[in-house]
Amino acid sequence: MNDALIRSLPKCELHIHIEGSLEPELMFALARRNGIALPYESVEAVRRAYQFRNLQDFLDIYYQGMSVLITEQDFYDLAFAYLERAKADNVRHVEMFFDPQGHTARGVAFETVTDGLSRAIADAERTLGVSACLVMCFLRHLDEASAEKTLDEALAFKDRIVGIGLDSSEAGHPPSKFKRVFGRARDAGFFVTAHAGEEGPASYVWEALDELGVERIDHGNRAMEDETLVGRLVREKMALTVCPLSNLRLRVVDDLSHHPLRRMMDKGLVVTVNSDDPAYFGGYVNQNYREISEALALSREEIAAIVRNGFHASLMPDEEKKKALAEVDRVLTELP
Ligand code: HPA
Ligand SMILES: [Zn+2]
Repeated sequence: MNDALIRSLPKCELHIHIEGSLEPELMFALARRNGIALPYESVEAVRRAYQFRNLQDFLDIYYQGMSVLITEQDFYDLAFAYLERAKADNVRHVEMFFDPQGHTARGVAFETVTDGLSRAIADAERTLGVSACLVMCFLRHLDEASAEKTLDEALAFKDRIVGIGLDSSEAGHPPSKFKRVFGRARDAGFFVTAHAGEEGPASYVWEALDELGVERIDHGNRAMEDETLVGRLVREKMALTVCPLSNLRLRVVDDLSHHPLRRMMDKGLVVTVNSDDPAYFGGYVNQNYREISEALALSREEIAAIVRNGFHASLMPDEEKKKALAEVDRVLTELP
């Protein structure tokens, strides 16, 4: 019902793992280009395998999928294809996660990854008019020493990487495990964020705030189990990057009609809508907006409020934010 509005509004994407935008068609093309054998016989067989009971089920397939990414051009092709899709969804600004340890562990140089991604970002900025920046994530199932080593490598690319995040298997890997390396990242001037409260408990959200000093929370669904925490997040205007289709496919929610987004908004939380791993979860940004809006019967004003939250929570320059927010208002008044 609100399809035209969702399509017409300029948007931000603040929670996208670029490796999670690897569509099966590109996976096959890169496997062929690099002489890599895939354990699937066709694109359809790959898609059929995308049935997940939980986050770990997904991660096992996600790490296997990224094994086709070898050369600088592979990373370029991956990121540029995503940015073209973002453009088609009227996304103006992207904060793009990437997982260097998923590549360096396979013998791909850190520089190969960042060169390919940043070249695609520069080209997309020029040819598509989409701005994007890189947020490097530490894999939390690995130890802090590995994260420290990855941060050391990133320091040489400080001009291309704006932020640091934390992702992968949440349960059993609390944010506090990475307290020291996040302290160093903050001291070096990186923006910091962390996945918390996707599968892990509300206490992980507290830890992300108090021990990592994060400026955003990725997911944050389970913060809703702790009233005091919700109060703090509201008071601090801490943005949550919510990913509805990811939550559905990873069974964080059993049905989108039970998704906490509306309740989060009613509590005054600053929520944004994002795609997480769109090639695996069945939808890019607009699809996430469409499905959650329909499931929760979100009003035009609620949809616009989420879109505005995205711009406010982003690292865009203030002038650009102002222009985008003015455009949101214009679309709202012009669309019947
Ligand atoms: O949804 C996710 N959660 C945690 N780690 C991830 N890495 C890619 N996607 C995800
Ligand atoms: Zn994520």
